Amino acid sequence: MIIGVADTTFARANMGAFAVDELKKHTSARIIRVTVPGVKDLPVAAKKLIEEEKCDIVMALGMPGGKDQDKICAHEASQGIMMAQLMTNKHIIEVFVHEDEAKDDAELAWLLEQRTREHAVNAVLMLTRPQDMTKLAGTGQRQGFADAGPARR
Ligand SMILES: Cc1nc2c(=O)[nH]c(=O)nc-2n(C[C@H](O)[C@H](O)[C@H](O)CO)c1C
Repeated sequence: MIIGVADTTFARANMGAFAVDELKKHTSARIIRVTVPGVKDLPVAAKKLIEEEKCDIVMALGMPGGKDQDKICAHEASQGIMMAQLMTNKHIIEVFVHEDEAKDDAELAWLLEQRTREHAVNAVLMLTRPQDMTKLAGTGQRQGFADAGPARR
């Protein structure tokens, strides 16, 4: 089993390092990491990890900035990532932390790490224990900020 990790230099924290560190806690799978400039470079990076490096699943890690043009970039990158998933028939877990989700730098740093680590666990579960993901169905999981929890009547 091989897990791909693609991250960016645009992000304001080392998301790839968090992902690799967390993945290693949960799996002995081989990990291949690549870094690209920004989110729009992630789709082809992920596709190459799948097609050329034979990764079974990929984490695509990025931080869209807070400006309008950043949000457009993020939307385009997202569409590319979805297309790459459909072209390869493999999951690419998109881990985007929008810079303006956080109220300040400290919260941004925390969120970039926390969401990455929680999605790393998701990637391992999806690949190795999909039945454990099913146990979490409908539980209002969130990555980073607190879980929403199930809706109550
Ligand atoms: C405007 C812009 N915004 C972002 C962003 O918010 N987050 C990010 O990771 N990258 C951004 N980029 C860079 C592009 O994703 C890409 O790296 C360049 O267009 C080179 O292909 C650009 C150009």
